[in-house]
Amino acid sequence: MRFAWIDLREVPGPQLQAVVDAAVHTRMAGVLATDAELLATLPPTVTRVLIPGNPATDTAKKPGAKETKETKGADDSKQTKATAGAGWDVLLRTFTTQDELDALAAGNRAAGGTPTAGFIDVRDDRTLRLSCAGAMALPYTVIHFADPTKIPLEIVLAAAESAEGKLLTTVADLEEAAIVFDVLERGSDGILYPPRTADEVFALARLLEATTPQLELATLTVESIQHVGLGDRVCVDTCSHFEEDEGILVGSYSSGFILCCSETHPLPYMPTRPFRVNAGALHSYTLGPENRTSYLSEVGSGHALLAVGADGRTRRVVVGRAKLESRPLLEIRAHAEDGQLVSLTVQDDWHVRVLGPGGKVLNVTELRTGDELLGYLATDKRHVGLPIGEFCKES
Ligand SMILES: O=C(O)C(=O)C[C@@H](O)[C@H](O)[C@H](O)COP(=O)(O)O
Repeated sequence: MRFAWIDLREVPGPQLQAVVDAAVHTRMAGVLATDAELLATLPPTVTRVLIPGNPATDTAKKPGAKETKETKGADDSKQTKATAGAGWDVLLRTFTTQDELDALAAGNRAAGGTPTAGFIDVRDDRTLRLSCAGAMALPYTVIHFADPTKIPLEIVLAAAESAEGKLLTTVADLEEAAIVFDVLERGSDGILYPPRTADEVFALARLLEATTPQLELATLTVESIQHVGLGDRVCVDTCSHFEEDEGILVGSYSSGFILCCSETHPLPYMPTRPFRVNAGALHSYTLGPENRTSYLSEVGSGHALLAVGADGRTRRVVVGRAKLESRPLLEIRAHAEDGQLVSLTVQDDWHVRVLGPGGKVLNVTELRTGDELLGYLATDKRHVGLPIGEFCKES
């Protein structure tokens, strides 16, 4: 489960309380500050992370640097243990050498007390290797990558695949947060995020919650197939490789969708296009993330859709291109157990396929009355793709 620590160090004074309240309200995993008294006011739902000054300079380690009463003594693990419970749950310390990392790890191994997390600034191969060692040894490793490339993060993620500790990456904004969570598919466990306002905390909370649902698919029974003549159909070409039992949900009515198969399975006269679903006529609805539908006519490059598996699992996929072409069309009518009618108009060709129970691949032109298809039934009516409770009859 992805999480964030809210970094209070750059929050403008007048915004501070609102940002703290937003972090608590949205149940952010952690709050990081230099002020132990402020951290002490936070509820136990939040991990309170004390940082002695700026992690990049780590005041407690710099000769002549000003020490606060909170960080005094935080330099050695023994004294850190003595301050456990003094208003923070985790102490974040910078490490720049293997010796410093070993000292942090040894302090954590000593019984009791506050865990110490490590902060490291990765700017070359040496610090990259040290960050990998930190990720394996510490309960939390916070990494700042000096360069904009995400390749070093990939390397740390791969090196720390079996680590028990959590890896956090510093990000500058929400755009970077979204990228960091997707690196090497699974992404960084967490991020250290420096909001300026409470609104930015709320926006981060929405990003953290952005998962796609498990859908309960219905078994539909084919009533009829009918050749309806020439029309325009859309091939949806995504930027993802579909699984064999995956497709997208498409239907003529907002209340019911059929699971259209991707072109992952071989066909005699055409190479596979495992990124494509030959989806249906351009008036059709397709179900996307956050319970929003789109018309196939408005699906295009950059549009997010839901890839749906025969077992109801879903994932967000992005459209790379939509291909609209005129082809003969076929209307498939099917009904749910309770009689609800579902209609789908697709290209009238043996090559075009839908999925049945268990991920069975069915050529549309060979469907017969009584055949079973996988579909999804919805109770929402739609206005501009959004669910709405209004009277709307579709036929
Ligand atoms: O309509 C056709 O023509 C088809 O062959 C069906 C499509 O699903 C097929 O994938 C597509 O047209 C192939 O076109 P291409 O441009 O990807 O070669």
